[in-house]
Amino acid sequence: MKSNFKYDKLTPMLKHYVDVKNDFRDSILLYRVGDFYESFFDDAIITSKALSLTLTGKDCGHEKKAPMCGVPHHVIDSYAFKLVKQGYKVALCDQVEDPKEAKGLVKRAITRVITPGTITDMESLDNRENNYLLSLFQNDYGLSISYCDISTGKLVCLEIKGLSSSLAKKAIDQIERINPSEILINSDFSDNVLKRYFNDNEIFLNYIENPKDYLNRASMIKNHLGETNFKKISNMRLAILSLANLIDYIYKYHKDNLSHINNIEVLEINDYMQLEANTRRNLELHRNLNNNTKENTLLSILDKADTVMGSRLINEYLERPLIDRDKINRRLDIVESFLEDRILSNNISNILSDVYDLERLIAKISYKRANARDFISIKNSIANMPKLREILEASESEQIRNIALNLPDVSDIYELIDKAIVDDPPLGISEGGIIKDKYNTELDSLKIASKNAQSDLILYENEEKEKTAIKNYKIVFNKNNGYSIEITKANLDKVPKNYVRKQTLKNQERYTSERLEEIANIILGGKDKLNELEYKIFSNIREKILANTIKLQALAKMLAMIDALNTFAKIALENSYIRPKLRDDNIIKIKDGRHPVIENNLKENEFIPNDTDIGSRENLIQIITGPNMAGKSTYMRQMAIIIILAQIGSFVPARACEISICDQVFTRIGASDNISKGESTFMLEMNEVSNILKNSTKDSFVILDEVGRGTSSDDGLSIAMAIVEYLSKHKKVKTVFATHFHELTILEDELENVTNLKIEILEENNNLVFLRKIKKGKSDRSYGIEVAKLSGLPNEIIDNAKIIMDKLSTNEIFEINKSKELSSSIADISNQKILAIKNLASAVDINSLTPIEAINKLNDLLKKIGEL
Ligand SMILES: Nc1ncnc2c1ncn2[C@@H]1O[C@H](COP(=O)(O)OP(=O)(O)OP(=O)(O)O)[C@@H](O)[C@H]1O
Repeated sequence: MKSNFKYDKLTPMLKHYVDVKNDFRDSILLYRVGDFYESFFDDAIITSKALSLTLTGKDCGHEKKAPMCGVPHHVIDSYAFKLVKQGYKVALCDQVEDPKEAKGLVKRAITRVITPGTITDMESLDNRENNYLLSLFQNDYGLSISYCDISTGKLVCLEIKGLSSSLAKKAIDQIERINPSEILINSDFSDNVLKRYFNDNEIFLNYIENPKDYLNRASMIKNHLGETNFKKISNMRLAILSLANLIDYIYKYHKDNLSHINNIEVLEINDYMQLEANTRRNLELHRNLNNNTKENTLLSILDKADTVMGSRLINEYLERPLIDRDKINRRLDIVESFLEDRILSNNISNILSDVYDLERLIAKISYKRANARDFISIKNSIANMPKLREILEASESEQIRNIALNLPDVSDIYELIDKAIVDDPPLGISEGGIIKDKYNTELDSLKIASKNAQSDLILYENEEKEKTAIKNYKIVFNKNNGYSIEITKANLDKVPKNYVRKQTLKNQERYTSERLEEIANIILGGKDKLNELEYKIFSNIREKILANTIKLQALAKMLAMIDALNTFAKIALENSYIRPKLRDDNIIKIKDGRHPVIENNLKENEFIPNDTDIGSRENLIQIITGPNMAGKSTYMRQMAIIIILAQIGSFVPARACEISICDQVFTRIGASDNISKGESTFMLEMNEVSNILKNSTKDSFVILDEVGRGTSSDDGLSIAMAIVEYLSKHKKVKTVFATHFHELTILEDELENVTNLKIEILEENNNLVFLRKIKKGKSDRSYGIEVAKLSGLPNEIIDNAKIIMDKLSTNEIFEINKSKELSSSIADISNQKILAIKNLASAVDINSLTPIEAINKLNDLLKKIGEL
């Protein structure tokens, strides 16, 4: 399209547009013109389609107009977000000098490039989740990840060590935890596993040219984040490289002030429970397996925080369960104190529900996109801090009182905003109406002068009305023409000579006079001055608030912590959770444990609780048998979830619970195909099991659900047995193994640490009743056919299946019919059915039947014959 327009013939502005676009070819360029961001040429066509906006044209020096599409500047963030959601990068080219002072074309430059990871618009982002931009650096020496949520300022760095063969997998686990919206990766990375992962998952990727100059990279980090921050990572060479790419990308594309990004958190991944990506998915911690949303996940149970900051922290807790006993107990102590003091907990809840998203508000102030309403939100959020401090100080718990001691004092910020900003300011920041009276004397005198001029105007209007004797004489204001005297055509003969005509309208004429000009100049000039001064004062207040960034961020962090732990207390109360005790002998004992999500979907008392006792020498590996649908998977998942809940510092759904801290939880559940990755269901299953066997330790907890079912029964059973033997003899890791291979239960007698468990059912009048109770012992069979019957499979299939099963159990089907096709076996079965009908018919005693009974019997027989 652009090639149809010769560059030399373009107007200067469009030449500049094309020049800028050449530097940002991969982005949609939106170019500030007056109150609009405009796109031209091909970008205009894309923008108009993507945003359903009208495509117009602009004179461009050619006969034909250049395609043009515009977006009002005040809604640019939401439109840019829509484009980014559709996979585009958006470059904003702003006016970087005051148009009034510009000589020739107003100077413009790219101020922001918006991508999924750099969105900062509060309205567009999900406020209960972080929005991370992640940078991954990989070379022959290892791998590091740095990630940042620009909208809150959170910045984290980590290095992944270990065997090079396992690095990529560990990186993927971290990526899945962090759940970034965009990834930066050095363009010369060579890991095939990562390459495949990026290909298979729709990730917004940016390849970053690998800069060779290491020292330069390090000093760039120092420049942006300071010496103290740099010291935290000075001996982490790989982390420096991923962080440098991240910082470079952020600052290159965000010309704003980013003073809210001021702290590097160095994360040691081994300080947290290891939870692999597939385990997180299987346990449905953040997303469900059904439609990948938050619905029916553990997070949905926990995410009841009063503030969005609390929500994000709960998310983070769930991403990284703790393994440090003291840290876990510290969280649990606070939860317990809140739970014991209901008045305190309710008061905290009430206060916090009036707190806005301080983290994102501070960020917004830092990149200068906050308005006066945001200041009021900050003021209202901190208005209740003295009350919060007071109630925390009054607590009986020393830990809670310590929280009060550590709450930063932000009363000066409250006072500043309260003194300076009106309670209900406008959205805009350049049209005045923001600053309170008595805050600034210069502003006050300007306001008085402007008010006086307004009175002069009214006075002048009244005097002139009287003098001219024009009844409907009036002075009007209009944005383009300023103040004018409006006189209807019928009164034109009464217009004084000193009036100068300004404009002719259909029924009236507009005039001005020397005196009116004088007054108007004071009003309008005063208004401009007023607005300018208000803006200056507003900017000054913004700087003062910014100077308190660290204090406000510390407050936000503490409020998030109080909120998260108070939420745990509220959930514990509502759902009858109890405090888990921590022990260190590898044993886990749970009395009446429940699955928090499934229980939540059932009516009260419908969920059947079950006990757990695992980890002792004779009770390390548990083989669970029981019918389909009995509740085996639920039971195993509930154990893992209770462990995770305990280690994030939450109370747990049980009547009593003692946990030995687990370093890792592994799950091998379900048979999700992975054909696109070149792996069959069985291959995937074996890969996962082999990973568990390699990486689990005696402190881990392992769930294996029906391992071995992906191949023939003989192969599957043999593999399952060998796995249990290996776990029992070599790994000695707490394992629960649910299976339909009942032969596995013989291992209880052969291996000292294996125990059998079963889930009981009742068979009543040919129907199954699920009791959902776990007991010691083994189940005799799987009742698959009975469960299939419950699913509504046609009776014919169910009956046939029963007959086939009888034959299978005696091996008849193979022995009698070795030479026959399966279809003739089925024919055999039909013959048996005919025999059954014959038997039924011959059992009828005609003499004892009433006519009605005879008809019914005949009906039954005909029905059975019809089923043949
Ligand atoms: N303890 C329980 N109390 C009440 N309902 C339960 C309980 N456990 C399981 N259920 C219900 O039974 C359903 C089936 O449970 P689950 O998937 O755990 O069975 P399963 O034994 O693993 O079956 P399969 O062998 O077919 O995989 C669950 O979705 C849940 O609705």
